[in-house]
Amino acid sequence: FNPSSLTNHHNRQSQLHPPTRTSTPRYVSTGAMVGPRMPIDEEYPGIQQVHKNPDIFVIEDFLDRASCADIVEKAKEKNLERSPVAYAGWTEDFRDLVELAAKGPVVWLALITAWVQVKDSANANQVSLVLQALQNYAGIFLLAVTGIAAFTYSRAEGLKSLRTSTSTTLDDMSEKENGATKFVQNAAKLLGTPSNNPQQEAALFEAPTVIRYEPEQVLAPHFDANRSADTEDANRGGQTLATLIVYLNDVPRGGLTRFGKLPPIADSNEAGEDKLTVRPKMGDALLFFPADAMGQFDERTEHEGCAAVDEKWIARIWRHKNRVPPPFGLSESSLDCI
Ligand SMILES: O=C(O)CCC(=O)C(=O)O
Ligand SMILES: [Fe+2]
Repeated sequence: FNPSSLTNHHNRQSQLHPPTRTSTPRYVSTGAMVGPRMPIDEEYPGIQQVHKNPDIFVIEDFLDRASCADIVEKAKEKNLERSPVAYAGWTEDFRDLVELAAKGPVVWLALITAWVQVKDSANANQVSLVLQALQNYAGIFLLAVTGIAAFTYSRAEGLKSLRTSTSTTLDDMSEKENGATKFVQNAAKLLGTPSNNPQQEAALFEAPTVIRYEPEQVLAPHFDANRSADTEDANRGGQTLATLIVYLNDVPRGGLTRFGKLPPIADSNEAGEDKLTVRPKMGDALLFFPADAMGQFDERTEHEGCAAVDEKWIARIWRHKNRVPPPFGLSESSLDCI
C-alpha cells in the first residue's frame, strides 16, 4: 500500500463520479521523460523560484489580506465538507495489473494445472496439454480479474482516511471585490501568456477550492496530476498542468506544505526538515507543476499537507490542459468578470 496514491478531489463534493485523480506508482513503467512545464509570467511581482527542475515558485503577497479573509468567510458560509478523496490513475493501474497477470502468472497456472490434469491420462500428448491449458486459461484469467478488481476497490477505500481536511469550492466571480475573484484574476495573470487573455486562461481553471485543516488534520503525500487524466478527468479539462495554492492565514506551528522527493531550500527551509518545505504565510502563494506542458505526469512533485497544529486555510486552483466546463470550472458569466 502506498499513500502516494491519495487523490485529491475536493470537488463539487458529493456529485463526483467515483474515485479518480492524482496518482499511484505504475506497476509497469513507461520510462517516459518529463518535458518543459507550461509557461508562466516569471516577472510577476514578488515571485521567487525555490526549486529548479522541477520548478517551484513562491509568490510573496500574491493576495491581499482582505481578500484572504473574504475567501475564508465565504467558504464558512457554504459549509465545508470532508474533502473527497479519490484513487486517481486506477484505470491504468487496473489495466497494468491485468496485463501483467495475463502474460505471467495466469499462463503458468494454466499450464501447470493442465499438466496435472492430463499427465496420467491414457492419451497424454502435447496437443491435449495445450488444449487443456487454453481451457484453464479462461477460468484462471477471470479469477485474476476479479481479484484485481477487489484489490483496486479496497485500495480506493483505504485512501479515504488519508485526507481529513474539509473543503468547498467558490465559483461565483460576479462580485469584483470578492477575494475569490481577485484570486482568479491574479492567477490568470501569473499563468497566462501574452497569447492567452485572462478569460481564456481562467477557462482552464477549476473553480477555487478552499480547504480548512483543523488541528491534527492532514493531506497525505499525493500527486495533483493523474496518469489516467485523459480518461478519468476528461470532464474536468484533462491533466493538471499547474497547482496554485494561496495560504489564507499565518500558520506558525505545523501545517507545512512538504515535497517529499525534493531537497530543502538553502536558507528558507523549515529548521530540522530534510525535504523541501513551505511554511504557510497569509497571502503568499505556492506554484508548482504536477505535469509537463504536454500533460506528462511528473512524479517528482509529490507533496503533502503536514499535520496541522494551528488551524490552516488555503485556496487552491488547478490549471488544466483544456477548458474546464462547469460544474468543475467557471461559467461563461463568471469568466466575463475576470
Ligand atoms: O495544504 C497543503 O499544504 C497542500 C494542499 C494540496 O496539496 C492540495 O490541495 O492539493
Ligand atoms: Fe496537492
